[in-house]
Formats: sequence, C-alpha cells, structure tokens
Amino acid sequence: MGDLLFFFFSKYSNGEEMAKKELMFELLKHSWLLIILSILLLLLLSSRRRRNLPPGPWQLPILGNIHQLDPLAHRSLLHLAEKHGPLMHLQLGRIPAIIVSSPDIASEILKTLDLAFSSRPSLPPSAVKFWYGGRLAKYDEHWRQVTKLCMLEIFSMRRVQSFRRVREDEVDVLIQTIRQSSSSLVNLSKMFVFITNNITSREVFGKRFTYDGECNWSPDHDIFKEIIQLLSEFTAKHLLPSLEWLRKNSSFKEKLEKSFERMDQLFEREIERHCSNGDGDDSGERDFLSVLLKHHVDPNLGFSFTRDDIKAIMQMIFFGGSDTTSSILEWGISELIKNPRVMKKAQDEVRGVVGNKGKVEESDLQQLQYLKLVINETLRLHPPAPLLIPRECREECNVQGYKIPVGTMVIVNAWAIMRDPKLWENPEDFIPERFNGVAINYRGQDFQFIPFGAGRRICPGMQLGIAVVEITLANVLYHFNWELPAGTDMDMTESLAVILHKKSPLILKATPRIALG
Ligand code: HEM
Repeated sequence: MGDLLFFFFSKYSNGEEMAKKELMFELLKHSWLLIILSILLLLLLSSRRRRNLPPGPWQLPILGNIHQLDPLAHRSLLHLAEKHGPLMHLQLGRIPAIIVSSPDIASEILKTLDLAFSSRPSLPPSAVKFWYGGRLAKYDEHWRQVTKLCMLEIFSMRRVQSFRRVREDEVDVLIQTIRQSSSSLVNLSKMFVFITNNITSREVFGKRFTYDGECNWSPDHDIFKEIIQLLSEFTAKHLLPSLEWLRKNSSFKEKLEKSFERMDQLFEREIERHCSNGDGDDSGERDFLSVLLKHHVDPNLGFSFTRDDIKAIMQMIFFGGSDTTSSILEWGISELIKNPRVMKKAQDEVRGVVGNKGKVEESDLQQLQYLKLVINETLRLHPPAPLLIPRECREECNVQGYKIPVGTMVIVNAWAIMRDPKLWENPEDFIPERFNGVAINYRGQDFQFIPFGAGRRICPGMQLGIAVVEITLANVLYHFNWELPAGTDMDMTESLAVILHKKSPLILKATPRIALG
C-alpha cells in the first residue's frame, strides 16, 4: 500500500498525461494485492465466526496480533478488550489465545471450568532444558502428587510460622543496614530484592546468600532474575517461526546456558551439602531442601519423586517467591510517599501499637489492621503478576457460548479487573479504606480481587509472601521517616519483565525515628 501511495503522489504531481496512463496501469497491476489482502481478511473473520471463537481484533498473517501488544502487555490488552469485550480471541504468532478481563468470566474459567484450564502452556522443546519447572507445567497425576506433598510440607501454615525467626532476623539486618549506610539516601528497590532473596534462600537452603549481618548484593542474587528474563525472551521468540533464527543465535543461547549452569551448580552444591550433613533434625525450622530430600529417599512415598523434581520446586520457589514479594514492598512504599495521609495513618498505627519496644515482631501484626488494608490496596493496583501465569485449555469447552479449542493459551488480565471502574470506585486512586469492613480477600474466592490467581493453580506461596511483606513494611515504617530526595518527584512508571516493577529504582531519604539502642 505504501508503495502504491508513493507511486500515486510522485507521478501525479508531474501533471503529465502519460503519467496518468501509467498510474492507471500501476493501480491495476497492484490492485490484485488489495483484493488478496481483503479476501484474506474476510476469510480470517469468517473462519473465526465459523469456528465460533470469541471476538477479537483483525490479525496479520504470521504475526497474528503480536504487533498490537506493547511491552506493558496488561495495558495494551485492556485497550483491546475495551473494543472487543471481556472475552477476546488473539493469535500470538503461532499460539491461539483468549484474554479474560472480567470477574465473571475469570470465575467461569478459574473456578467452574478449573479442571479444563489447570495446565500451564508447555515450553518449546529447545527451552525445556533451562526450566526444571516445566516438569510441573502439565496438570496430571505427577503434578497432583508433587503439589499435595508441597502443600503439606512446604506451604503449610505450620511451615510458614516455623520461619518466623528467619523473617524477624532478616528484617533486623535490613534495618541495621539502612541505619549504617553512609548516606541517608537508600535504594529501597535493591534492599527489598536482597532481603526477599535472603529469606527465600534461608527457607530453601537454610542459609543466606550474603555474609551474616549484611543486606547487600551477592552474585547469587541475580541468577534467578537473569534466567527468567532470558527464558521469557527465548520463549517469546517461539511465538514466531520467523524469529526461530534468533533463538539459535549463539551468543543469546550461550548467555542462557551459562546462567542456567550457574543456577544448577548452586542447586547441586546445596543438595550435596545437605546430603553430606545427613537430613538434619526434625524440628519445625527445617529448610525446604532437607524436607524434600527426606521424601526423595522415602521408599513408601508411593510415587517417583526425582532429583529433577526437587530442582523444579526450588526453581519455582525462587522465581515465584522473591521478585514478587520485593515488588509489592517497592510499590507499597511508593504509594505511601505519594499519599502522605495514608503514610501518616499507617505510621501512627504501627508506632502506637509497638510503642518504645524497639522493633515490630510478628506477634504485633494482628493488631496492625490498617497496614493490612495498605497491602491489599497495593496488591490491587500493582499486582506483581498482572496477567497471572498463563494457563492452557486441556479439553475443548464452551465459555460464554464460544468454543475454546484444546491448546488455547488463557491469559487472565487481573490488573485490568482490579482497576475496572465498574467494580471499584475511583479505581486509579490509592485508598486502603476501600477494603475496610468488606468481606473481600485475595484468597481466590472474590474474582474482582485476584492478585494471587485462583483455582487449582492459585499461588501456593501466598502466606509465605504476605508474612514477609507485613513484617518488612511494618518495621520500615516504624523505624524511619521517609521522603523523596530534594528536587525529585515520585516516578510511578511501570516496567514489565515477567514481574511488574518500577522502571526507576525507589531511592528515598531515610531519617531514623529513634536513636540506635
Ligand atoms: C507475595 C507475593 C506473591 C504474589 C503476588 C504471587 C502471585 C502469584 C500468581 C498470580 C501466581 C499464578 C496463579 C494462577 O495462575 O492462578 C503464582 C504462582 C506461583 N507462586 Fe506466587 N506469588 C507471590 C509469592 C510467592 C511465594 C513467596 C512463593 C514461594 C515461596 C510463590 C510460589 C509460587 C509458585 C510455585 C507458583 C506456581 C503454582 C503452579 O503453577 O501451580 N509465590 N503466584
């Protein structure tokens, strides 16, 4: 088309008769292209209707709808849904997908038809070796057995409580690190990554990533984030056959292989260390790896539980547990700085409840009701996984009168649902009070509020994550007054690299409220 228009204008401006004839000839010559494109478009539209798929935007050959998604996919998907409806069909390169943007359809998929949608999409074969978690993508008997074991042994309330000391210790280290930092300017984005990684590492391996007494960077902090980012780029390229060459690009593949190898060596080192130490005592504070190794060698377990299964669980816990938790802390403090009224109310509450005790302990948290509302509101406006984690349709089913074929990827735009003006008053505003006295929670029963997803694949680490967010936030608010460095504004720009973070780091001036004890 561009060629055609260029030709039209360049020739016609000469005003020559000959040019008119040439133009007619060229138009005729090119018109076959227009006709073919229109037929293709009609065919696509009628094929969608014939196959009784949900409505959706027109698609380009090969690309499908990929060109309509920008890096903040949750936002572009919302714009498309505003035109095409809350159940929308897209073609993402070679993968057919449906996008859900309303709580009733989310409930139909994640609750009523949960069984049909409880698999995760499988990875392309060339990516499988970089993601142990792929072993647990498909919903099958093996997944059920492993998940049952994890729910009992890793994600149970008893286990969450057993790590209370770990969380409190790590928060102490964080507070000391902030107090002792040479400048009063603190990069909280980094600090939150370090503390959540150290807590996860203590839960999984029984030891921190950094030396004792520090909340600082160590090389192991970056491995997991690096792999998930490389892996998501790698799999995105699978959507388009024409980008296949990029996946074979040796430097990219080399980078992914190196990061994966580092992670695998860390896992192997820790497995060996645990095996040579024996499987430890049976106290409540046993780390996840010793618990998993105990079952690995249990002849009465009743199903095959391999070393790779253990690595899959560890990989998912690091990916699922660290970055999500640090992102809530980062967004939560940012919103409090933007909303001084809420900051004051939250600080007054925690300082009032804890008094001069010197630190917030987990036993105080039950009384911090406003803090819980602040966390809810942060999860609503800034869900770390705005599109949850995709599901895949395992058996053909009917949703809202449309046919969803086997293999269709399902994306639930939780971010759009949690900002829907039909469901939330002044949805863009940060108002923790909206959760006061209402019976809505994040446990997967209220489909207008699903930051942890819902159904069989709901986040199993919800309680572990919330426990870290509560104790960290409470102490950070208790110990310091926070403000922006002079002359700066709060930048709330998002960056979506698997997890929804702030684009620029959260750097604030910390003023200790009470002198060092
Ligand atoms: C506190 C912040 C967290 C948020 C907002 C969050 C959110 C999510 C979401 C939205 C999902 C997908 C649910 C679905 O598809 O319906 C998920 C899955 C998962 N999360 Fe979390 N998560 C958090 C913390 C954690 C923690 C602390 C852990 C582990 C210790 C964890 C481990 C996992 C795992 C293993 C899955 C995959 C479950 C599966 O595929 O069956 N998450 N999380």
